Amino acid sequence: MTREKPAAAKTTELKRALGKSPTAPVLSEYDGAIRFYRANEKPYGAFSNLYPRPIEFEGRVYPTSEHAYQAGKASKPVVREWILSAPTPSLAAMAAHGLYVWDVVPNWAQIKFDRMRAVLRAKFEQHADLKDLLLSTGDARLVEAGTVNNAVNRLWGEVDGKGENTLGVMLMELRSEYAKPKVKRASRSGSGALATGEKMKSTSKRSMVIA
Ligand SMILES: Nc1nc(O)c(N)c(N[C@@H]2O[C@H](COP(=O)(O)O)[C@@H](O)[C@H]2O)n1
Repeated sequence: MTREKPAAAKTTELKRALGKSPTAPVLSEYDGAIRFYRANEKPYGAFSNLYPRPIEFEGRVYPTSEHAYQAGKASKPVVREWILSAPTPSLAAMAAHGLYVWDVVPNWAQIKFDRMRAVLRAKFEQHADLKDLLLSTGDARLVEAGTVNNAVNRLWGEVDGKGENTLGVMLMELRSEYAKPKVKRASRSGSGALATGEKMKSTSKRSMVIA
């Protein structure tokens, strides 16, 4: 009996046959997912936190979203500056991974997810082209497809189809939010007020308008 190969294995096989790197971003013809990892891969490498775009976050400008995220890990300013002095985002991450527990802010394991969400929001709100790229992916599954099988890659992404893909999920959540039409509440006394004699059609006291 021949077994059907998992989609990730088929994609890797196809890329090898085409002479592409196994991490090359593709819109997989097998499962429709968009996989990214290396920041220099076009176009979806821009979804990596290592992609070089300055982010203003909590009153400071960082060269990448990885720097903005990792800066939150250090409990002491001097250690934070040491992390941020790394010449590349991957070295900043490596420096942060090497911290002693007493140099890490309390509850980092819990608070880091909210920080990542906030950093990603800043990245896509401050760069319209990146927001457009995110929206252009429609409802495709976004996956940070790690190359090395380790706990970090399986938490933030997937390796060979296995992992929590936390970064991919956060990006998809942000994309859904941006894709939704903005709903504003009509003010009671503002421009949404009814003209004299006009009848309110809706039974609801507060009507909604689509921006
Ligand atoms: N492109 C790329 N290269 C790596 O080596 C990576 N580890 C990642 N993933 C990102 O690394 C960050 C790890 O966060 P923690 O320090 O483990 O909390 C995170 O931003 C991943 O998205 N990407």
